[in-house]
Parts: sequence; structure tokens; C-alpha cells
Amino acid sequence: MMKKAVNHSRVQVVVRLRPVLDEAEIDVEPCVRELDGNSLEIFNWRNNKETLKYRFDAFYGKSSSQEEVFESSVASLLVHTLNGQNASVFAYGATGTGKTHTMLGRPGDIGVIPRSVQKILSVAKSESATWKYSIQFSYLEIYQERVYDLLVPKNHDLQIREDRDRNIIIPSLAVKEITSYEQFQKYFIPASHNRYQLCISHYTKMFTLLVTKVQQAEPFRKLTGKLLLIDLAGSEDNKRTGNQGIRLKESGAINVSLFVLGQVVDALNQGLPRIPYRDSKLTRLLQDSLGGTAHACMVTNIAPEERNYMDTYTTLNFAAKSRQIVNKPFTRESTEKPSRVTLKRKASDEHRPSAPAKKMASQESTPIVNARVNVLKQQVLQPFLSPILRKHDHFAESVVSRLENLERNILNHMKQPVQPVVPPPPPQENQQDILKQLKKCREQLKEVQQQNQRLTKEKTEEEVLTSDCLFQRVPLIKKKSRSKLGTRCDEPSYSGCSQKDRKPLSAVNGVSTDVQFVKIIPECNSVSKESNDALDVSGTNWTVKLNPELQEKHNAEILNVINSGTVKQLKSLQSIGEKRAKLIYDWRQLNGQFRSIEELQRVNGLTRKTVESIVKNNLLSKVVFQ
Ligand SMILES: Nc1ncnc2c1ncn2[C@@H]1O[C@H](COP(=O)(O)OP(=O)(O)OP(=O)(O)O)[C@@H](O)[C@H]1O
Repeated sequence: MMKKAVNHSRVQVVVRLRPVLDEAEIDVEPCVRELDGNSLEIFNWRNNKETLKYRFDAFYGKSSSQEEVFESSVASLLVHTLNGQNASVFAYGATGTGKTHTMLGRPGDIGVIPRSVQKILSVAKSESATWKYSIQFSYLEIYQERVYDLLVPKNHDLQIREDRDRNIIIPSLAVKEITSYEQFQKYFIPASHNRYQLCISHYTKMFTLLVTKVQQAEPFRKLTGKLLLIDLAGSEDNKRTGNQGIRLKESGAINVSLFVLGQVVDALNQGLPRIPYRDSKLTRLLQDSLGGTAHACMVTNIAPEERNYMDTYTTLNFAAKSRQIVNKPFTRESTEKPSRVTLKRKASDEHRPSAPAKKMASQESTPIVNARVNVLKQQVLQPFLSPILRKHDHFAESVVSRLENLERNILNHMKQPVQPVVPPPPPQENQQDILKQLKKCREQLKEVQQQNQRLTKEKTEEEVLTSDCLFQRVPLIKKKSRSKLGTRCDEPSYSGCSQKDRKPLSAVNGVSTDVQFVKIIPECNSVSKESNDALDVSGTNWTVKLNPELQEKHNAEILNVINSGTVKQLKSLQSIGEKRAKLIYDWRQLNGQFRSIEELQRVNGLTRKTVESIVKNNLLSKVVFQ
């Protein structure tokens, strides 16, 4: 999908004055006076000798017709929708000022919504030779910050989302495809009567028309435009109307969304970085229309009666500031070559037999065989992806070509002669020898394992296990790992001693003089007294001891790292993290070298316990050999 930016477009604001409805009031002077086709004035409530003048993109007086409003202010927006851009018209105003009349109208005097549908359907019809149209609509209501589907009343509280292209969408909203005005009426009229609110004036209704058109010849342009037609809920002055209970709650919710709408308009006018679209469902849905990607027109409805003066005054002020909003529309355009799919389908319908099918037909000629050949022809030659393509006429071009390639490859593959399945050759003599040897080896291994098990049983509590590789190279390099229980533990690994060099403990038979794992005997046993200084390998009852010479060498190397290592090198020691490494490094800079490991306690921030754990975890214990 290609997006072509078009010129910035300011929100058009027009005002429509409702006629006086009550005959008794006809002779009473209205609070609004028409000046010309764009301007009006109301008296100034602060000073009744003055008037307040307003100028808009158009002003429709009390005798203006539905047709006039539509043709002068809405029809031009439909052109954008037909050209792959978004457009929106929304009616704003206090309760009873004529918003629904403007948007919906009444039989014989239809409003913006039915007129727009009529217009788009008639353009689609007149262009049908060159463009293939798809026209769909959805219809929803926002009541008390919930979105209801008017086409499928059981769809309650729908979620609003934003797609990859930052379009505001409602994924589960029902959509109806229409090809005629009669069809539109069939769905739309009952939907207009679906209401969720107690008071009919306290809801916002949004009608969306999605127009997709695909050119029927080169370059097969595809344009997708959207038209939003919105009848906003009316604002009410609760003090004036004396609303209570649920009515008060309803009008409160309406006022919240209208209040946020005001904030959105203010934020846009001030060029603020954050526009509070998300603060209400209404502003979220209007995001396209205000400061977004749509050409927009706001029809501001006002009433002439003096008792409506305050509403008229606030509505006109809101309308005046909305005029400053600028949108950035763009054209949604791609290319779709429906003829490629159609041509493909036509070609496939010819069912030309393939070479294998022809061969089969020539070799076998009975009626049964002929029938089989026909089935094969259909199975092999008919592009089996076509039904999918048939279902989705609006695939993007790239998807179509990828599917076609895939289809071609599969067909080629199917046309290749089938290779006979060759059974594996019987095992050769030398292979049988190898199998015998393998069996023998397994038996030997089993014997060794059994012997080991017996030995393990016989060993006393001071059983000795050795490794000829472990701990031969120092210093230790830390390696973080996770224990089975999910807690993090530090596991020593050894530089230069690769995993393959190390042997599993169970496989070790010889006894090393360098290191021993010693099982700890509780309390009275002398080994257990030393346990604090040794590494508890299993975490339960095994500990490790090094030979004194190696231990001394190891201690010296660790002390060397502590005295001359960088912060990074210090961090490579067990139990020394970034913070401790820096503490040690800084202390060394001030006080010189450590004479012994124990001197680490002098570092501010390293407690005796910490130093003990450093000593223990870096195998810095004095070794007591048995
Ligand atoms: N321009 C007009 N010409 C003739 N009648 C009108 C006009 N505008 C509004 N009316 C009539 O005024 C009455 C109130 O209008 P409407 O219901 O459209 O107001 P509204 O702003 O939608 O109110 P609410 O917010 O309560 O839904 C209706 O009876 C409608 O037919």
C-alpha cells in the first residue's frame, strides 16, 4: 500500500441555524442574526448594547435546505473519499439544535448520511466500466463510553484499536457490503432504531462508509477511502435542565467526552506534543478527523431561541477555535491486477493434459482408465490455489504473485516422474561385525557400571571421589547459571579447561593428589569443623580440599588479582560484583596493596561476612589434608 501525501487541509466549520419550532415563539426575536453566507451575530451577554460577530466557512440560515447543506459543504468531501482519502463530517451542537436532522433527516427530507450513500453509489455506477467498486458500511453508537454495534445489536462494548498504518479500527464491528440504495435502506433503517440509551439524545452515532475501487485496466490502481459521518451527542447544562439520576450520569458521560473533545481541539491549536485522543472513546474515534488524516467538516448546529443563548454562545466559541485545526490527509493507493488472476483461471479452465497424463491416456485406453486420466488431469493441472484467490479478489499484488509462484512450483513438482522407492540394501558383512562389536561394548559398559555401583555402596562416610581436571587451573572465572529451582547461583568454571577436557565424577577412577571431595561428618568429626573453609560442592554433604602447595599458589594468584587487577578483572572473582570491585579498587588506590586476603575487611563496605564468602567461594581456605 502506497501513501501519497496531499496538501494540508484545514477543518471546515459551517454553522446551521435551526428554525423556531414552537409556533408560539415565531414572533419572538431570535438571539441569532444572519449577516451573510458566512457570518452571523449574537448579542453580547456581558453588554446587551453590543453584538458578537462570528465568521465561518459557511452559515446556513433557518430556511436552508438539506440539499443546500449537502451540496455546498459535504459533496466536495466525497470526492476525496472516492480518490482514496479519508473524510469526515460531524454534527456538533447542543441538544435539540438539529444534528440528527442534518445527518439523518427524515423520509422525504433525507440528510447527509443517506445523501452521501446515494451519491457514492451513483458515482460507482457511472464509473463501473472503468472501476470496480466495493462499498461497505458500519454503524455504531457510543453510549456512556461504550461502543455498541448498531448492525449487530448483540455486539456490546467493542474495543477500539490502531492498526499498523495508525488507522483507528474496531476489529469486531460488523460490516455490510452494499450495491444499491435499497440494500442500504434494508440494513440501515432497522439499525437506526437499535438504541441502547434511555434518552435518545445522549449518544453519539457514527456511520462509516468504506469505498474501495480498482481500476479495470492498466495500471490497475486500487484506491481505498473512508467516509465518517458522525452525529455527536448533545451537550446539556444540568443546572438548566435539572437532570437527575441516570440522566445526570448520562449527561455527565457525554460531557466528559465533549470536554475531552474540547481539550483535543485546544491541544491541537496550541501545537502541544500530546493530544489527549485516548482520554475518551469519542476523541479516539475522531482522531482521524481532528489533526489526523481526514478532510473534515464540522457542521455546528445552533438554535435561535433566547433560552438556548448560553448553549449557542459556547457552541459558536468551540466552533470558532475548531477552525484552526489542520489535518494531513493522504491517498491510500496500491495496484491490484485482477485480470492476472482471471486470466490464470481461464487458462486453468482449459485443462490441457500434461505429459504424464497424455502418456497414461495413450498406454491405457479402457473407459475406467480414461476416467482416471481425467481425474488426474483435473487434480494435476487445475491450479488448486485458485479457489483461494477466487474468494479473495482483493489480494495485494505481491501476495498474488507469490501464490502464483508457489502454485507453479508445486505443479512442476507434480509433473516430474515419480521415483520408485528403493528399499535399503541388506547389511554387509563388515556392518554386521560392527553391530556385534557394539553389542559387546554395551555389555562391557553395563558391567563396569554395575561394578561402580557396588563400590559406591561399600564406601564409608569418608568416601573419596576425585577429578583429574577440576581446579587445576586458576584463577576462577565466574559463570552465572540458573539452578533447577529457578534461583540464580554462581557456578565456577575454569579458564583453559574445556568442557570436553573435564571428566564426569562418576567416570573418575584414579585418585588425584591435588584435590579431594570429602563428605562432611556432622559435629564431632574433625573434617566437619573445617567445613566452613571449604567449598560445599553439592550444597548438602560434600566438600572440597586442595593440596597445601596448590592452595598456597592459588591464594597468591588471587591476592595478585586483588592487588593489581582492574575493576573488570576483580569482577571475574567469585562473590565480587561491580560494586565490590570498585570498592576494592578505590581502597587500593588510596592505601596501597593488601598484605593478605583477610585485609579486605578494611575496605569500607565489605563486612567480615562478605570477606568470608569471598574467601570461601574463591577456594582461599587453608587446606587440611587428611
Ligand atoms: N433545519 C431544520 N428544519 C426543520 N426542522 C428541524 C431542523 N433542524 C432540526 N429540526 C427539528 O428540530 C427537532 C430537533 O432536532 P434534532 O433531533 O435533529 O436535534 P438534535 O440536535 O439531534 O438533538 P439531540 O442531541 O437531542 O439528538 C426535530 O424535530 C427536527 O425535526
